[in-house]
Amino acid sequence: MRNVLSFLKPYKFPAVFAFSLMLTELAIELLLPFFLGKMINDGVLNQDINNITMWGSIMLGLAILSLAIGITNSFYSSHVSFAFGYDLRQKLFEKIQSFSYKNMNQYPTSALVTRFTNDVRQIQNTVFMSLRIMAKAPLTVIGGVTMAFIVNARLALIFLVTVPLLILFLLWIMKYASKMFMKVQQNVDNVNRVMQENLVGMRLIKAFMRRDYEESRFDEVNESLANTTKTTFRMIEASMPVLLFVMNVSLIIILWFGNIQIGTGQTDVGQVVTIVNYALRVTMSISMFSFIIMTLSRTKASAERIDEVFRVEVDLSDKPEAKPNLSITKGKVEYSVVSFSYPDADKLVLDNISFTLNSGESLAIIGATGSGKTSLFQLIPRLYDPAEGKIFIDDQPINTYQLNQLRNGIGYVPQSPLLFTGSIKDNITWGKTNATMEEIIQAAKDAQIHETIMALPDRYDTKVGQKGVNLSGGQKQRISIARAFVRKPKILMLDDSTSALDLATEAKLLNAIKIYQCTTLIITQKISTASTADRILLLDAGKILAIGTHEELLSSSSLYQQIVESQFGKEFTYVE
Ligand SMILES: Nc1ncnc2c1ncn2[C@@H]1O[C@H](COP(=O)(O)OP(=O)(O)OP(=O)(O)O)[C@@H](O)[C@H]1O
Repeated sequence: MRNVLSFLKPYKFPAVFAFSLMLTELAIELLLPFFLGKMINDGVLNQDINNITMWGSIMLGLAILSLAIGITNSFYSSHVSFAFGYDLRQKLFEKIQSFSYKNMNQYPTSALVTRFTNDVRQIQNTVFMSLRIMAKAPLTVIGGVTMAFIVNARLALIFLVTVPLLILFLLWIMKYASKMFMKVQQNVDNVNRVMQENLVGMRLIKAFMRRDYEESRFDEVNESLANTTKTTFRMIEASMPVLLFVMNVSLIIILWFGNIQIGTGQTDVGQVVTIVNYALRVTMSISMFSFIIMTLSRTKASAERIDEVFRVEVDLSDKPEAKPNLSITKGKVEYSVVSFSYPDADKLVLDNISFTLNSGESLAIIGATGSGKTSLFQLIPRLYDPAEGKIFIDDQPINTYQLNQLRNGIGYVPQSPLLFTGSIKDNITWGKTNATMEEIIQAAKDAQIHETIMALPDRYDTKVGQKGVNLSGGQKQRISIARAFVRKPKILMLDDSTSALDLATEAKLLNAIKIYQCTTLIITQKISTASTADRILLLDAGKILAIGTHEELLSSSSLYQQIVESQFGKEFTYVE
């Protein structure tokens, strides 16, 4: 919690100011019952209208002052809490942006979304309330009891019994509430997760007619959330009647003893009214404790969840040997006995991979599904680091590049193209923010998508729905390729990115790549695509089975021959 609250540091002056305003407001509120007692004794009981007017005016003036102070306090408290919330969200976003693939795998997206929204809002609200009412309640208890002792110590003795009793009772509740709120937040994560999966997979759910199944899945997590929330709130709300009971009993005791003391002349009506007033304020403030406890328990749980994200060690960052300003100039790629397994998995996904790809050369990677093609790709932009062996770019170990310099030189088109909400132009310039319109159009032309874009109502300004819902799979693939082209990369990597294209369009696109004179790596399942590359790498269960030109592989690799036969029939193998 301390780590998260350290975000308040830049706002300590307005926070201290708001806090002092709250203290002034509190002091006024504690003086009012005292003056009320005076007014009753000196004015009401003596029927002295001047005295009543004097005390009445003083009390009204103080009430107006208290109002003005309260409004100013709200102003500063909201400034502090919203600025704090803004900073916290910003830093959380930056932290998550720095996450590696491994770090991302640790947290489901929904858990991160809940932290961004619910958890940050919870802490932000607590900061606001702390400066307004939350700190005021315990201070009212302390101040009220002190004032009661000043006015009449014997009558005030009742507070020595009730206040500790109530506080102990509430602390006991808080111990359980904190654990329960952790569970509530986890359940919120689960609801968000199922909801998110449903929204993303809506088409699939409809196509497979899995609505009933999904509804029951949602029902399960929703019910669990409702049940844990209900149990938690019930437990906290159950404290309210206990508080009211103690309040009523203490009022009866004060009035009973007060009456006796008035009879013996030890006190007067004004003092009894003042003590009753303090008793009401003190118990009302203690009754706020259950709300405060509830809020603090939730906030503690939220702060821990956020702190957990801040404490994640980002395992992929610039290495100490990284040289500033070293950038990819030629695009030569070399794998030297590289082995790789995913974090927390024993199985080697890549085993002793070695090959060199000269600048401007193209390499097609083919292999069965799960053979490690994407894994091999992911090591080049350092989305993961190899377990053994080294990768060189332009003859320099990959670790000597700073991550941003390394990735700047690479145009990576992932297996499932991802478009962002915005225009088509925005999505292409995402690859190079300062791209001119000519560069965008050229990239789109080379990616064979320009004509399709021009046929859309708003052309390059056409809005792309979330994740590109209003575009076909092939259109999304080509926009993603244009995004990679626009940055004129030294190394272009296409992960099965032409799978949705017809043969003619694909052939044009592959031809256009040559204009960029970049080193190209293409993962593909199609021999027609692979055979256009300078060389083909045949991957099988993480090992290189063969590497060479199409002709070399045809004559040397029986597996390659089988793949060719499966796609073109037996004739093709012997046509050459
Ligand atoms: N994040 C991950 N964590 C653990 N194992 C993974 C992860 N991603 C992939 N794998 C495993 O690594 C192996 C290789 O996966 P990879 O995605 O590289 O294969 P691929 O050849 O690209 O497959 P496809 O053609 O289906 O895309 C598979 O056995 C897969 O289960």
